[in-house]
Amino acid sequence: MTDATNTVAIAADHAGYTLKDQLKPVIEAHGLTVLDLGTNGPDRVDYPDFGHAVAVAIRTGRATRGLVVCGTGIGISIATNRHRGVRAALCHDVTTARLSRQHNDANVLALGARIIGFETAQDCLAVFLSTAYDGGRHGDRIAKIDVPTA
Ligand SMILES: O=C[C@H](O)[C@H](O)[C@H](O)COP(=O)(O)O
Repeated sequence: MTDATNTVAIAADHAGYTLKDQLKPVIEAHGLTVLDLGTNGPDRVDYPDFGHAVAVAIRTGRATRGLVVCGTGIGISIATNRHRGVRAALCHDVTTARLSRQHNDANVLALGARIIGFETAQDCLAVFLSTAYDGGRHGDRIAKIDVPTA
């Protein structure tokens, strides 16, 4: 049986699926399991469907981390962030990828395949997967992110 704590759910739209596939070895090199939720071809699809799929995988315990990719990373990160407890960080550089873990305890990395190249994407993902959350003063702030239900 797959260990959810070591599983990274990944998904992309048609603009991001090539980068998503190229990044699988980075996840596996960290000793983690890939849960690929598509898409897997160039046919046009809607990025919210794939952002939601990763968020649901995290919320239901099938994975603890995620990677989402679309053309800019914007649409799919917005959709992914609609889920309570899911914190998707759109990153274009290694520094923001590192800080998204240290300060924000981001559990999903969002990338824009039409914005950054493979080398930068690879570095962002490697840092995202290997950086721990700092805790401390950041905890109270993170607790305020999800809007309380009425
Ligand atoms: O935020 C949205 C993403 O960048 C999409 O990947 C993008 O809008 C897709 O555009 P198109 O349908 O022109 O390929």
